Amino acid sequence: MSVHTEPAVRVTGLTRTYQADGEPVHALTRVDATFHRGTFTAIMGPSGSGKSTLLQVAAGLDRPTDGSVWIGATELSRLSETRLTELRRGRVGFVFQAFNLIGALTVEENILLPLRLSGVRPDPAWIAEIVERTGLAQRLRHRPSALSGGQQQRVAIARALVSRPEVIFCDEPTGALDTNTAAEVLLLLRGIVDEHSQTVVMVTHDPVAASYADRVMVLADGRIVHDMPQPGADRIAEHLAALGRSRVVTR
Ligand SMILES: Nc1ncnc2c1ncn2[C@@H]1O[C@H](COP(=O)(O)OP(=O)(O)OP(=O)(O)O)[C@@H](O)[C@H]1O
Repeated sequence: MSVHTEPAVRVTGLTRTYQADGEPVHALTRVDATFHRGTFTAIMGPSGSGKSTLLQVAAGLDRPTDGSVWIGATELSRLSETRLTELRRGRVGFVFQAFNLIGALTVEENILLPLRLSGVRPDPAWIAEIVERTGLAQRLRHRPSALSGGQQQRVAIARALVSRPEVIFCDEPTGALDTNTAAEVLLLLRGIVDEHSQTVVMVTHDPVAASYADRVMVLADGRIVHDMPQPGADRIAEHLAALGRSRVVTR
């Protein structure tokens, strides 16, 4: 398989079982999924369906009970903790609902942090492009606390982009934002997919947010139950409502 055509992320037979009070909790059961380069996927599903677990395991933040995760050509289970940490710093980006910026650092220092931790010299042209794209040029010397929620999330996206990762995982990136600010952040994610061929995998509860993606994957009880190309917000909402009804009936 050529380097250029292999998926950004692939998971096969992915199973994650937690133990809670001595009882197994099956958060993911034999999930197979492929995320191609330059695509934007939304992961949806009811609370507790395994969305965050899928993101955490696919990103190498947590190890699966069974199954495999590839980032590009690298299979994560073969990596030592040190190599896994290196992979998370350089080849994977993260954006969280709560921004997770470092308050004591300036915007610029936050953006450059992954490179500093990896000992990689910043490429000034790429940094300028990220700053321009995220609209943060006038904010670089400010602390995150001086920024609005939308601006803070744009800093988090800039930080995720800085190492040119193979994939950016976003967990509810618009969950703490108002509708207009959320739309700006989603357009930014859409733009980095379309113009920089970034790969984005985003967990969201919001059908409107999911409608910015190329594909919507719906989880229920740790399994993929729908995988839809560009379904549109109405159709996504219908599927989620039908899933809610069937879960009520079967319980
Ligand atoms: N550390 C843990 N220990 C035990 N059980 C866990 C742990 N983390 C998650 N779970 C369980 O695994 C299942 C999937 O959780 P997960 O957080 O992945 O769901 P989710 O779809 O992201 O939910 P939400 O939309 O509420 O964030 C749930 O039943 C949850 O209670």
